[in-house]
Amino acid sequence: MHPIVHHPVVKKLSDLFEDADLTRRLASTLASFGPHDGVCLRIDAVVCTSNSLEPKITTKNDHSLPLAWLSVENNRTLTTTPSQAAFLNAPVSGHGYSVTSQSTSKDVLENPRHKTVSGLRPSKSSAIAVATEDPESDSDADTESRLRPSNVRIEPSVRQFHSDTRFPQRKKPTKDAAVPTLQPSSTDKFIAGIWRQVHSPVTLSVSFPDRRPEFSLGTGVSQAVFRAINGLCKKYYDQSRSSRALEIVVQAYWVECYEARIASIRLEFPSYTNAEARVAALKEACNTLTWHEKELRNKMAVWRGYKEIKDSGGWASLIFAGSGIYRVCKYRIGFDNGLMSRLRHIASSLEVAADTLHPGWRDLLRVVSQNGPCRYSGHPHEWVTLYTGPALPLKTTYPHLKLPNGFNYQFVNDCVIDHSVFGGDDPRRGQEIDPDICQLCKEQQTDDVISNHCSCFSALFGGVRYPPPVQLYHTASGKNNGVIARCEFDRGTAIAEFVGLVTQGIEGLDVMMGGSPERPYQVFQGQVGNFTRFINHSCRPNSQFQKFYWRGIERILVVSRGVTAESEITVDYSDSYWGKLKKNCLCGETSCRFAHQAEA
Ligand SMILES: C[S@@+](CC[C@H](N)C(=O)[O-])C[C@H]1O[C@@H](n2cnc3c(N)ncnc32)[C@H](O)[C@@H]1O
Repeated sequence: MHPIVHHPVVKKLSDLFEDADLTRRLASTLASFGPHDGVCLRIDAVVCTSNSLEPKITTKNDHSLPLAWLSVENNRTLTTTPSQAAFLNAPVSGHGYSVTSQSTSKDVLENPRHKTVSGLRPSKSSAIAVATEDPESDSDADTESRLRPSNVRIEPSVRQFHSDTRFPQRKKPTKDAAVPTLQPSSTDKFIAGIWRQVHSPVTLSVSFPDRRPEFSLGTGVSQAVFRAINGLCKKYYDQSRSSRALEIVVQAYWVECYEARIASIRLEFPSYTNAEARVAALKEACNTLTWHEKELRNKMAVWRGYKEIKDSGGWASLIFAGSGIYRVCKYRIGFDNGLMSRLRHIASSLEVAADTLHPGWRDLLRVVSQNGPCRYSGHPHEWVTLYTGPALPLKTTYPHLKLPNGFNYQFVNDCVIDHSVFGGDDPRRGQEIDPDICQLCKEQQTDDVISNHCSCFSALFGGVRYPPPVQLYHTASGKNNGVIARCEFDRGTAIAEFVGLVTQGIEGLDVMMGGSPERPYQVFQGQVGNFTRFINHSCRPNSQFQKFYWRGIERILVVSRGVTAESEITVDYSDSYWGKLKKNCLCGETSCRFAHQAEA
C-alpha cells in the first residue's frame, strides 16, 4: 500500500473528520497512480459565509484555499507553498467548491449620505461612528419644523409619545484635540466582544462520539480519569481551528481536574508535599499530552485564565468570548478584580442571552459532562435581568399594577395592523411616495439584501438583521424595568423599530402617534410589541424617536444619539406626555424638567 496512507497527517485528518474510512478511500484512489508519479496530497480549505454552507461548484469564482502539500518523498513533511512542492510535479491550480458571496459592504460605505428628517444622520454602519455634525441641523426650531407632529389636532386624554419630540439643544462635539476622549478599555472591549458574539448567529452545534468518558470530580480524580481528560485536551488542542470553543472548555476544565488530581495524589501518597504532588500530576499529564513540562506549564498559565473567566462569568462567558480570549489570558490584559467583578455582574444576564438565543449552547459542555438544563427559555426579553442574581420572569415584575389577569405581553418583530379599524388598508402607507426610493438617501430600497441600495438604517431594513444587543433590566432608580444596551450603539444607528398594534381610538393609555393629520394612527404597545415598550424617559436622553419610510411604509424608529455599552437606553417622552402623567421624573439629570411634576 502507498506509504502516504500511513502518514501521521492523514491519520490526523481522519481523526479531525472522525472518518475512519478516509485511509481506505485514499488507498483505493492511490491504486490508480504508478510508483513514479510523485504522488502528493494537497490539503484545501474552502472559504464561504456561514449562511451559505450549500456550496455551488463554480470554475470562475474559486474561493478554495490550498493550505498544504504533503509528500512522502519529501521526508514526510508538509509544505505550505506549491514551489516547495514543485519537485513533486503536483497539480496546484485551484479547482473546487466555492460559494457565491455577496459583498455589498464596500458599496454601502461609499454610498453618499443625505440629511435625515431630524437632527440625526443615519450611521454609516453599526461599526462606524458619525464623526461630523451638520451645523444647520441642531437648532430646536429647525428640528421642530422638520419634525412637526403629524396629528397635533388630536386632543384626547391619552398620554402620547411623539416621534417628533422637541429635544433639548444638543451640545456639538468639540473638535478640540486637546480635550481627552474616554476610550474603551481592553476589559470593555473584551466584555463587549462576548455580548456581540452571543447576539450573533454563531453556530455552536457539535457532534460527539457515542462513547465518551464520564467525568466527576466529586470522588477524586484517578489516574485513569486524569489520563482521559489529558487525552481529550490533546484531541481538542489539535482540532483547535474547528472547535475553538470546545478546546477552551476542555482546557478550563483540565485545570480543575489537575487541581483535583493533585489532591488525589496527596491522599494516595501522604508523604508527598504539595509541590511533589504537583510535579507528579504534571508528569502524568505530560506523558499523555506528549509535551515537555515547560510547554505544558506555559499553556497552563493561559488555561488558568480560562478557568478564572469561567468561574466569574460562567461557562457562557468562555464559550462566547471569541478569539480575543487567548490574548487576554496569555498577557492577562486587564486581568484584575475589576474584570472578574464585571464578569460576575453579567454572568446571569449572559446566561439569559445564551439560553434564549442559542438554546443548544450547553451541549458543548457535554464534552466534559458539565452540561446542565437550560435555565431561561422563551423570548430573550421575557426576562428581567438583575445585577444581584438570576433574572426574573417579566410577568412577575408588575405586582404593583395589580392586574386581574397578570401582566401579559406578546413579543413580535413587526407591527400588527388592527384590521377591525383599517380593513385591508395599512395607515402607515405614505401617500404619493415612491415605495422603491428612500426618502432620505434617494437610493433604491428593496427587501432583497443584494439589490438593496439604501443603507440608512441597515441594521433594521435591507440588510441582515441580528437580535439587538439589549436586555430588559430592573432599574435601581425606581422606574421599575428599563432597557440596557449591552454594546455601544453609534450615534445615528437604529436600535429598533417602535413595534406594536397599529390602531386608532385608544384613550387614557400610552400610545405613539403616527401618520398625518388626514390619516392618523396610533401604535399601542399594551398587549403586543417589542422591547421598545420598556424604554424609559430621560430629560437628557441618549436616543430619540425618528420617522423613516421603508418601502413606502412609515416606521417609527428608536435611533441612538450615542449610547455607550452597559448604559440605559432612554428617550424624551415629550412635554405633552408628561403634561398628562402625575408622577415625578426619576431620570436624575440636573436638567430634569419634570422632577417635581406630581406636586405641580
Ligand atoms: C413605556 S413605560 C417604560 C417602562 C416601565 N418603566 C416599566 O417598567 O414597564 C412608561 C412608564 O415608565 C415610567 N417611567 C419611564 N420613565 C420614567 C422616568 N424618567 N421617571 C419616572 N418614571 C418613568 C412611567 O411610569 C411611565 O409611565
